[in-house]
Amino acid sequence: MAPTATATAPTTSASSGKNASSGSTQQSLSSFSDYHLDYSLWDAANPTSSSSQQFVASLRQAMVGIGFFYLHNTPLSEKRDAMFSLVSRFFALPLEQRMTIDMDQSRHFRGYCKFGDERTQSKQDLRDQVDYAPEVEAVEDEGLRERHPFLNLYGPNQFLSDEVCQGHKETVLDWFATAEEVSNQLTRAIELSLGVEEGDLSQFLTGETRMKQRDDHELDKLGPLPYARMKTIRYPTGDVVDGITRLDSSSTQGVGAHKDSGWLTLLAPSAEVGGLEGQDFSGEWLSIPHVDGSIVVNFGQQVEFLTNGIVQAATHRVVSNPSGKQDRYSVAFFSSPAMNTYLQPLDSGSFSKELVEAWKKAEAKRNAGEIVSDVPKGDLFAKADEPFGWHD
Ligand SMILES: O=C(O)CCC(=O)C(=O)O
Ligand SMILES: [Fe+2]
Repeated sequence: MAPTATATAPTTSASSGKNASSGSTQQSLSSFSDYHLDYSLWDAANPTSSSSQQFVASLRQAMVGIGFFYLHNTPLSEKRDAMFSLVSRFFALPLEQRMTIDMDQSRHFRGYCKFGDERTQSKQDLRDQVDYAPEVEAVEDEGLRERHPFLNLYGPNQFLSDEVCQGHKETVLDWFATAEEVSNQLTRAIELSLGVEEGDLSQFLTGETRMKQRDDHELDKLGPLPYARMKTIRYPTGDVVDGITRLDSSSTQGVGAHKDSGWLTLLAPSAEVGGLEGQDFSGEWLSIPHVDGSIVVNFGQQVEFLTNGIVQAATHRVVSNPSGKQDRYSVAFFSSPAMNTYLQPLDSGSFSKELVEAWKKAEAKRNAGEIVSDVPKGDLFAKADEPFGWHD
């Protein structure tokens, strides 16, 4: 019988987080064993095997933590060298060549976004990047796109030719598909950790079951519209980047404090240059360096929403060092609810006894259950009466 859980979302207060530069030595997430998970334990063909259950138990522990964990032994690790070779070759190209796939020419929001064009919390982010999403055909029906503007997100990516940047399309699409599969497997493992039925959570990711709730038959005809995004990112050094002068030469904001808006983020951070930081529940910023053989995973805001705050979306940022010796690169894959799905939080009453106990223990360790975060709570939660794609 399902235990009765009374777990509800803890309160969150926004405050200016404490910083390592204020004196104390910065702690590293890599030093906490609870935040290291071994994906090779997960047997996709047999989620109830003892090895899979071991994985599920370690995931449950991470799920009541600060929203980040290291995931060791995924198939992404063996693709890492090819991916980082591609990323450094891409950003070494002259700006004019990178601009041939400028995002401004894609109504699907794919392609290159040059240095300084992006902002977080109204401040310039010191990075440039390429955005990708599923390689699909565009929706041509203009009326349908007007009724459901999120359909503009569907379409092809922009890639450089092999002559200009060898393996661009192949390497990115291979990483994308592999990351998507890991995200799907993790979602199944999260269902087991929560103790809910198979599909209770993944239905929002696949869009299989929740789309036929409104009366636009043309939209229904498109079927489920799963979605994900991926970015290859550079945090460059130097006062002038591609001829663009930094607005604020003293700024170190690679990307400002934020919570990812979607489902799970699978991140491959630079091995050479640090800068990724996650905020713990007391507001302290921890460094999250790359650990060989792993990727970094964090929970996005829709997982927090669907689990009633049992799982917290990770507050994080990248601190840049413009006067450093080397540019920093990272590769981020963001899984997302399907665009035409309607999100509806799970019933906390159906969560497993183990999960509720783990959550209560974790909560008791916090300062009176209160979570300090530099980002307001739920600033990107989807609305219940709109399909996910509508939310901005
Ligand atoms: O570059 C990184 O390490 C993190 C990037 C990130 O948090 C984001 O793009 O949402
Ligand atoms: Fe992020």
